[in-house]
Amino acid sequence: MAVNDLIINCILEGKTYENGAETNHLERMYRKFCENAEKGEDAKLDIFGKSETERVQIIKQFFEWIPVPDSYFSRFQKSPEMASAFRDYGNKAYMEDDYGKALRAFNLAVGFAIPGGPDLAMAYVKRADLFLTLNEPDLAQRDINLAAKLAFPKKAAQKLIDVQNRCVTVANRKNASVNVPNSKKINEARRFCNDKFFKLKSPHASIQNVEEFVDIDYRSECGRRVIVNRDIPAGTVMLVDSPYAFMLENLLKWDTEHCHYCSRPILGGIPCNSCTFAWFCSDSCCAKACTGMHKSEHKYLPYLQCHPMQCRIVTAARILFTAGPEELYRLYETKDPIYFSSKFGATRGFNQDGIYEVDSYLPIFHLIAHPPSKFVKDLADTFKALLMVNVIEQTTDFFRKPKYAPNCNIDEFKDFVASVFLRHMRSFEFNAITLSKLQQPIYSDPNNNTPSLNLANMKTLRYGAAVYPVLCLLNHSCDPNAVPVRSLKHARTSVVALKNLKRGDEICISYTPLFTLQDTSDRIKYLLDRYNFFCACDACNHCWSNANRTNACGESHCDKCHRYLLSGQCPACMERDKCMPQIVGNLQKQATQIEKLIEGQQFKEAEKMASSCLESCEGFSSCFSLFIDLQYLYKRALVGLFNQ
Ligand SMILES: C[S@@+](CC[C@H](N)C(=O)[O-])C[C@H]1O[C@@H](n2cnc3c(N)ncnc32)[C@H](O)[C@@H]1O
Repeated sequence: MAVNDLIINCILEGKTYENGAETNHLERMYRKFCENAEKGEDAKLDIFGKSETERVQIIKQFFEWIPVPDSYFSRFQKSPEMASAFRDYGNKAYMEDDYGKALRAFNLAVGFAIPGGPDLAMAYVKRADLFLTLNEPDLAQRDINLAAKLAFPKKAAQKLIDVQNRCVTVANRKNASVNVPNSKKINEARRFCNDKFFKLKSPHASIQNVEEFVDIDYRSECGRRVIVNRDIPAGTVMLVDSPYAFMLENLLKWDTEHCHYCSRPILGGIPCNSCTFAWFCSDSCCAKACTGMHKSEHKYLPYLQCHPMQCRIVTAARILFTAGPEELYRLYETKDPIYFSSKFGATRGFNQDGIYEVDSYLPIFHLIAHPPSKFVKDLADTFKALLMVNVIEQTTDFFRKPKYAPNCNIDEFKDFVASVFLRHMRSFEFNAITLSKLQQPIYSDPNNNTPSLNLANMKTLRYGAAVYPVLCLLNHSCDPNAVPVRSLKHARTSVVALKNLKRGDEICISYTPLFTLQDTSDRIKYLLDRYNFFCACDACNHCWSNANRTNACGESHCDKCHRYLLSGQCPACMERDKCMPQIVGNLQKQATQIEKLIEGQQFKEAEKMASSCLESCEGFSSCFSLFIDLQYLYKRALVGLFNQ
């Protein structure tokens, strides 16, 4: 296969370039590493249980850096040939009515075209044409404007005029069919979301991004935890957090569907001017990324594409670039006690003025990172940390004789950065929060002008992961009392109470599907393997599982003694459960109404009704099936509300 075909195949199909194509640079380095380790007579690769710095020192003796071949960097750079090849692919897919594939190919044609050149203008016009077929005149108009601003070939000017005329027709048709009262309702719902879910009402004096009724404390069994310092009703927003760093899962496979800066889903994005990997929803996101965290990624991403690098490695690199070499150097040189001394306890992440500052690096440095449990993984991670530091050195100016440290010993500083890198790779495993969205419609039928967006029933799709300064402090419970909900409009996540909380209660979310869906032993095993803790929440202590869920007849567990009740009355706590059948009947009726509201896309009304039902469930046994159903309805209402 010709090299260009191979590259196009790898980009379109998401395969790695190395599939049998040529010697893998990473493999060469691994081989060399093993040879060196064998040669060393006293080669003791005893890194298990050592600190990150010690591990880097031990491995370094056997690690030999082989400079990155130039060809790695040129493969995925902008090129008119690639842009035109993608345009041809797009045309072919368009003719075959495969609009999803056509859009991807035209996006890539835009991404690979040389900035300012005619290939870029032509790719934009092709994409505009496709958007018109998909009944998206606003996106088409944006592409037409971009093409007109660029060097669109004069001899093809008529084409641009034709597309523009079609755009006006489609836009008029679409405007005529817009349902005005409906859009008014949606705007109202958006304002409601803004005010209720994405603004703090009374911000905490020393912990940013949380309400004043939230505190951080520490317990030896579970580390730091977040608690409420007063009674809180179900439905209350307790914190609103933004990611410090995030990574798109398919970043190295040319994810053109999400903004690389704010992570929002996009249809007609604009590409980075310097590399082919990053895409943005707007000029402002592009500018912010290219002068900030993405500034140095242009160079090293092509290198990483050639190797099967995981999301957590690229995220660790992004955290380092977000913190910046100056901050890391200050840390390395002064061994700042705020970072290194408060290793345990509730003060981790707080600065010397006692403030938990969410934009600073400190909370992220202090995210929990359990010691490795498998030797081979530990070895591979340390190797990759050393490798990444060398890639960064060779491709960016991160380690270039820094202004802030004229006498810097670069080799030692590099080792320190490798150890911090290792720390973030591990902490990502225990702290990363999934980024997901409702599944987009697949463009297969252009005549179906309004794709049936039934928000109530759409599935979610995971597309990335992020680390958050405050959200990452929430511990797990299999019977959670709170749920994180994300708004793609704000790129922020709120945590909302699912139950009435009492003063001193810990805010817990679920790291795994609700306990009702899995058996206790499976949940415990998963949490131990995946997050390194033995779950001791109520649901695990009392072995709650799907098998002993109550049924619709109102059978339940007693709140006090957790005894299984067939009659709805506990022999030991008779008084307490007396009116259970009436309460159950009433709530059941309301649950049916909420379901109908959600199906009718009346999410605001559904949210109100569901939160008041959750509030009136005070004192219910947590494994009462109706309560779980109401929680589920409440979450569906929130998802619908935020996606309108
Ligand atoms: C996202 S962090 C939560 C914050 C963490 N407690 C800290 O101090 O930074 C996840 C880690 O917290 C601990 N953890 C979370 N939920 C727990 C639970 N129910 N029981 C014990 N440890 C828990 C585990 O060590 C887990 O790997």
